Amino acid sequence: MADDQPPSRRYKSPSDLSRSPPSSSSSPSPTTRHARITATSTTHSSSSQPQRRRNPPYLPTPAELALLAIYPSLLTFGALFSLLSPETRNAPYDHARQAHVQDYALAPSYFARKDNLFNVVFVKRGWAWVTAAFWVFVLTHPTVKHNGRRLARAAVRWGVVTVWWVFVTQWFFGPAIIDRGFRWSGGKCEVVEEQVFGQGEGGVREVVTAAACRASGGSWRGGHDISGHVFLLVLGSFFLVQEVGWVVARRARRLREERCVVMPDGAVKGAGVVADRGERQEGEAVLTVMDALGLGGRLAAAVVGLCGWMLLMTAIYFHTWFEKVSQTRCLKKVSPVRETCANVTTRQLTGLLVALAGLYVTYILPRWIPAMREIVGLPGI
Ligand SMILES: CCCCC/C=C\C/C=C\C/C=C\C/C=C\CCCC(=O)SCCNC(=O)CCNC(=O)[C@H](O)C(C)(C)COP(=O)(O)O
Ligand SMILES: Nc1ncnc2c1ncn2[C@@H]1O[C@H](COP(=O)(O)O)[C@@H](OP(=O)(O)O)[C@H]1O
Repeated sequence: MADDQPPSRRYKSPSDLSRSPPSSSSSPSPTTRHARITATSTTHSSSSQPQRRRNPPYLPTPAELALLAIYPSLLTFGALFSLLSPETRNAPYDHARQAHVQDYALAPSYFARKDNLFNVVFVKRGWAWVTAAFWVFVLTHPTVKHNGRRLARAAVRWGVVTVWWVFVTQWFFGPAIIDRGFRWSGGKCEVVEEQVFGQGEGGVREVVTAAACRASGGSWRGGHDISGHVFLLVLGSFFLVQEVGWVVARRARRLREERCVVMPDGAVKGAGVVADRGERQEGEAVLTVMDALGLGGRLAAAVVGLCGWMLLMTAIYFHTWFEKVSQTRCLKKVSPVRETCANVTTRQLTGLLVALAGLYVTYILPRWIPAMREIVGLPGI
């Protein structure tokens, strides 16, 4: 992996290279030869070197972008599938439950049911699964477990994404951001509203969370409801991809691109330069990807795979762009369905964007803010 090479083979900045003494022999030293192969700067040390651009530190690398593109692709594919599949299109839809009719005989698929085992055991406990996979990985992987600094920084990153998950889905100095967003955008708990906002009788609290609304037998209607499923599945899976991916890619020497970081003096360098000498792994045998994953990495890969599958199921069967009964009315903009239609088109998108915001803060900001990098570090470094 180019961004964290052992010292003798690591990436060299243009200034490093230009400072290198000329080789005394006609054939270049291994170091020089390697530097020529891996240098990825906009400027360079020698006119014979290929000129490759650095990845901007404030943007994901091309490999990260390719992985991130899988999420909108899954959501789009799911929406199109739900529109084109005759079974799904013709299955009756229950607006109150924001799902297909849950009857075994009528639901278009086992995965269209909210009580499917994967939803109940995996997604509804999603953060516990992501957390477990992460800790098994960092506490068993030789690259991380023996390195206190790496372990501590990985724990801090887990803390940052966990706080974001808590804020968005559980609690944000009161109701979670999803619930607050719903109310800010004009949503309310219908049916119970008469009881809870009542006729000035007092004694009944205003319903401010979706869970409380459900518990009161009401239905959460009107505002914009960010998809908690999309949020959790994207945040959790990309968190694991970051934490496991960079470590494994480095151990298996698989990636040929670098994360770039902004140094305190403003210089932009390959991320390998911020690894302490003692942390670089000289002389390590290169492993296959399976060996480099280890038990923890395989568990994490399974969790990521399940997240992808459940994201697809959410896109196909739940609050899709074309919620069944209202489909034609959506297109014709028949009131009062029009409002619902606007909501269903954006719920998944906002779930995705809110997850990406947390991931950007955890993984990209530290690349260009050195003080933050000191605290949260970079996975695999
Ligand atoms: C050893 C060193 C540690 C250093 C740590 C550093 C900092 C930590 C700082 C803060 C941590 C903050 C809080 C910790 C809280 C929890 C810890 C996490 C443990 C768990 O994961 S237990 C929770 C299990 N529950 C879930 O996973 C629920 C997941 N479900 C949901 O979020 C929702 O149901 C939904 C979003 C999927 C869908 O919502 P609905 O549609 O059902 O409304
Ligand atoms: N892949 C999936 N499998 C089963 N149920 C799903 C699902 N995706 C979303 N749902 C259900 O759709 C509703 C809205 O989800 P969200 O807002 O999190 O995106 C939730 O219903 P309940 O709240 O009745 O459990 C949730 O359980």
